[in-house]
Amino acid sequence: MLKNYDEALEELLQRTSIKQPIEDYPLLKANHLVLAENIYVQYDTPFFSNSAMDGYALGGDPCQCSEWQITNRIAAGDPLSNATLQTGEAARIFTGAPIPPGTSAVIQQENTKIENNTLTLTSQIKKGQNIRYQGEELKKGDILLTQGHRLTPASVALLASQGYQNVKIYKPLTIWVYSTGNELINPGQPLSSGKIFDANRYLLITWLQKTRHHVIDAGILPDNRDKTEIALKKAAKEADIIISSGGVSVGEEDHVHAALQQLGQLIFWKLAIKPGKPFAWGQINSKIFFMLPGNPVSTLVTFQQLVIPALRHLAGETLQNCLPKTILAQAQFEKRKTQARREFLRVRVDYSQSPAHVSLLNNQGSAMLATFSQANGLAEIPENTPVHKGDFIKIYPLDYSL
Ligand SMILES: Nc1nc2c(c(=O)[nH]1)N[C@H]1C(S)=C(S)[C@@H](COP(=O)(O)OP(=O)(O)OC[C@H]3O[C@@H](n4cnc5c(N)ncnc54)[C@H](O)[C@@H]3O)O[C@H]1N2
Ligand code: MOO
Repeated sequence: MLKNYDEALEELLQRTSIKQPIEDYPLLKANHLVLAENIYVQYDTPFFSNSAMDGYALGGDPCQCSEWQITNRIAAGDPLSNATLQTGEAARIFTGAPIPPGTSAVIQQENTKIENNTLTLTSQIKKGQNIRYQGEELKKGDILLTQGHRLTPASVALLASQGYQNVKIYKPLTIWVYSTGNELINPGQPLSSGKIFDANRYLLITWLQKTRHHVIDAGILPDNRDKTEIALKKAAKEADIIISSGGVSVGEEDHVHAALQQLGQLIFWKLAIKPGKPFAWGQINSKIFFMLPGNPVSTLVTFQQLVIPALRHLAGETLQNCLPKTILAQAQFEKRKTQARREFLRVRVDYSQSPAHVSLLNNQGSAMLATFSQANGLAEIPENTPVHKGDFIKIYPLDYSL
């Protein structure tokens, strides 16, 4: 019985969780890494009540006052003042500067008139206007960011704004990438009869290079059981994760499962998806081994749909964040022929339309890599379901991120 995609993904995520050691990283080097601790608000934010505008802090209720004497000047970076503004007194103030006690509102300078140091208003003002109050955004002791959050430039900036210099993160993964097959040679080598150039390793390595993980090009494994076992033993010692493509189908020259069964545990294989049916994964000691089908499109689809979510989980991200992102887009094509396996088709999504339009690309065969360079999404077509023009279909955007 073939396993369906949703069940397979759920099981994979349930059974792959973070085992990486925790390291202290300087904030400026921590982007894309995953927090290994909850981080708390250290300072009420804003730290102190301050002005949101260049203008004047007004003392006393502005409804009961019509003019103010300018008695003080406060710039950003000045210490907090102890002197209370009295009714009828104003302080010249700048954006970010601490408001003095007694301030009821700040009037922006465009809405004032000043004569002989006396200020009058040229527009209405409400109590509290243009004041950013201490603690109105964040309260000391609240959670700022949670364990399992993958840092982005915005979260790095947030940590910096709270004075954090270092953060505890999970050590990035060391990932070994193999291709398998006697037919494979590397680009640059002379092409001989029966050989083809390895594409899958180039796909996987360059994709993984977008991450902070440590990616090792482990080369090409021949279709040979002993050599496969020797290589996998070594990889399982040195890597956290092993990824291979090819050699997982049912042919006599497909040695990868057999080698894994000898060295560790094969967890599942054969999925009800097209392409990607012979996807399998397993473990050698505690090291996770993903075995992708060799057809380049099958490699790409199973990497995007299964391995990436699992890698995110293994890197420490929360389960919820690991699920692939989807959008609904409107089919601009008909597809009457249905399949018993769930299909992932290469499509072009036109986001300039609302709702987004999706067109089917030609040459969907699982050995046909060229279409992928035009595709910006994978359309999921459920089992035994035709597609009619105008139907809303589920798209997994393909942006080669991780
Ligand atoms: N009797 C059956 N045969 C096949 C089945 C099946 O169920 N019964 N499944 C087919 C499906 S579906 C797929 S997908 C492939 C996957 O097979 P393998 O993972 O064992 O992959 P290989 O046989 O090694 O290679 C398949 C195909 O892809 C080419 N290839 C492999 N690696 C690379 C690479 N690194 N770069 C470029 N191209 C690569 C390889 O030359 C083959 O043409 O099995 C079907 N067969
Ligand atoms: O399912 Mo295979 O992965 O068609 O090419």
